[in-house]
Amino acid sequence: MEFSIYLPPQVEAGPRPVLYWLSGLTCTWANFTEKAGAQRYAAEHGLIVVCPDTSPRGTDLPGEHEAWDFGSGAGFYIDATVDPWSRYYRMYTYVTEELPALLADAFPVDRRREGICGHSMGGHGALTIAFKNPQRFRSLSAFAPIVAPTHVPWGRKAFAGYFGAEEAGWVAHDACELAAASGWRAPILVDQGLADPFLDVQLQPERFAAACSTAGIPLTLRRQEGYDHSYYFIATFIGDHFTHHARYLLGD
Ligand SMILES: N[C@@H](CCC(=O)N[C@@H](CSC=O)C(=O)NCC(=O)O)C(=O)O
Repeated sequence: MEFSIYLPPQVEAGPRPVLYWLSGLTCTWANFTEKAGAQRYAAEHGLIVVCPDTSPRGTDLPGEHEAWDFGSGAGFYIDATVDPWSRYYRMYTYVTEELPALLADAFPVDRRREGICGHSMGGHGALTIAFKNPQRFRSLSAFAPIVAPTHVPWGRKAFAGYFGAEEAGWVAHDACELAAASGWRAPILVDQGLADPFLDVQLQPERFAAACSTAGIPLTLRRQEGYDHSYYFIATFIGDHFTHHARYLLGD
């Protein structure tokens, strides 16, 4: 597995806050790094940006490379519990423990100031990781996130494969189900394109709006007319997300 890291000029003066970007299905670290145009905003705010891969690599499990929404490129940021996936597909532990420890050893990251952001499957990852670690992450945003994986085809396929058919345990990895008990209180920014072909079947942001409302979590859900699911959409609004994260990462 590979990741990318952007170091802003401000690291010359000492450790800087870190923003994790979690990408979506089919991606590697490269998609956001090369297409989002985020480096100028990271430099402006003095944020380190880390882009992990979306699944383990170098494995060849049965069926691992046959579909674009399961297996390689589709790790869903969870720790699988079903063999053989549970031996390698531990993306939650990778993103929350293994990678941050590696970064702390090698780069000037301020581990007291961590934010998380993502797209689609990576939006699901960002929301669920933040909700599971509300004392750790200071800022949270997403583009077109999968918010209710226990209800939509992408999530149901992945969870059945990684966790098995018993659905009771799935809810512990569903942002809408986690919201109320999470204790998350910082404002969340979500952008959703209204021309996104996955909007009605896979994304259903209205479910997240309802969950945040019930939980008392401040959510700004921006429905962007004419925008699809692509990195053109992300590149258009990524500056607003960096402003959002900087507001919470740069304070004391
Ligand atoms: N199989 C199609 C569509 C794949 C796709 O749209 N992937 C999105 C994420 S979808 C949810 O997690 C993506 O970010 N693609 C990479 C990109 O650079 O656009 C296909 O392969 O086109």
